[in-house]
Amino acid sequence: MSHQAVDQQKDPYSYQSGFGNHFSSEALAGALPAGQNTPQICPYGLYAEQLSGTAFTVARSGNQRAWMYRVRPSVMHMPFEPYQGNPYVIGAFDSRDADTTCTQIRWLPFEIPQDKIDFVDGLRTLGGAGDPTVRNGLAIHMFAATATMDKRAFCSADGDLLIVPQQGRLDIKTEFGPIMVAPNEIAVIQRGMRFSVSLPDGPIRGYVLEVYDGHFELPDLGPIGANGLANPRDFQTPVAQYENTSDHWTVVQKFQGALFSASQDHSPFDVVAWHGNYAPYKYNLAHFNVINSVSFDHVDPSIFTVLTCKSAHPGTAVADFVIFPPRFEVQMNTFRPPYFHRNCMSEFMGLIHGSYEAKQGRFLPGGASLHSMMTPHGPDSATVKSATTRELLPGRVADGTQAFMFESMFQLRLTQWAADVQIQDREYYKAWQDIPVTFNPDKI
Ligand SMILES: O=C(O)Cc1cc(O)ccc1O
Ligand SMILES: [Fe+2]
Repeated sequence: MSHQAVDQQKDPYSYQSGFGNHFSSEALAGALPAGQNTPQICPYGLYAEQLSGTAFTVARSGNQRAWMYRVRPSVMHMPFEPYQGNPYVIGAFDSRDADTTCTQIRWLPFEIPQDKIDFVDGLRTLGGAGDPTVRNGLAIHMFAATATMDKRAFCSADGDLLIVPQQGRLDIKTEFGPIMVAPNEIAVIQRGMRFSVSLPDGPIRGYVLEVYDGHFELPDLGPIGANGLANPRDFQTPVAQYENTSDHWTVVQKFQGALFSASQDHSPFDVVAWHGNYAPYKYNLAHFNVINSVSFDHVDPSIFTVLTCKSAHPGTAVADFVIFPPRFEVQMNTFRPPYFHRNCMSEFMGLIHGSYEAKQGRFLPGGASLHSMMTPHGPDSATVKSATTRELLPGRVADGTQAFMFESMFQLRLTQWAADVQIQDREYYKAWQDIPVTFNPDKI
């Protein structure tokens, strides 16, 4: 995958297409140095700065970095100080700050605050595993915000962020250019990239998966062949856009799970041109090319993997981002909903809109569920009853719906906030209590 193109478009929301490409973008023609990365003086008097997404020495096929040509190097800021504005962001999930339970958990929709709160202060860590200091594990956060980030930028030094908006668009200014992301789209903003979220539609709510090691990749397709699932050309990376200001900005950086802030007297979004393969992107889930059984039986949900962050164990992901998209279902003589299950992976689920095919009540848009490792789960009683009695005609499933799953090899611990929050549905266990016992030893 190597595509080289210089994009000088001026539309604030134009994008370069492709996954993992070596992109180039300049907001001023000629801002990218020709033939080298660090000339003695860069065009227009810009400063060259490399952002490394992998160790220098990672094999070429996996090496990720970007070169940015900026008005000021990003080091021109006051010292970082602990940031007191949001105590709900957690990074290490040892048993002191975390709550452990293996029961099935469901959260009703996370509340959107009434007061003015921006994306940084509206982040709430729900749970996770591991510790960013050893680059091992992940965190799941919710966000709910009512205010635009006012001259504030955020970035995580702990991992890559996969952002799933559920309500309201996020207008994300990044160092690489702006990304507008709506519900049913996702954005990935990798470790170290600064961004600032504005709210063009009013309040926003959504989910964030942060992986402490590796990067998201498209899953291998195996016997599916060369096409299908999320196709590379549907991923969109922004084009350079800069602001050259000398106003007061604050950069909030997540580091070792804690937040730090530094002030500076210029915009961090002063990158006039950049090139490289370490760049943020967005993807519209409606572009997912759905593949499934056209004969019988329920295919494992890995068939719906959009992106995967691989671990060192082949086939076992740090986290898969999986969706349950609208599609036809045609399988005959089959219990069609998600099957009953105990998994050696953890399953965190959220709902963007509609109603999930395995649950007929109380799993609602903006809510979530967690079925931990080896915790039994599956369709609720109402779904079981209809799936076992209905006539199996070919038909649509999940129209108007988009549920998703973060599936992880890690055992997840919840934060105190997630454990205490009033919206936990303490009656979730009742979802399965009316499943009829239909066993009859005399009738096969
Ligand atoms: O609803 C779930 O918990 C997720 C899920 C979906 C599916 O299609 C098969 C198994 C499974 O656990
Ligand atoms: Fe499952």
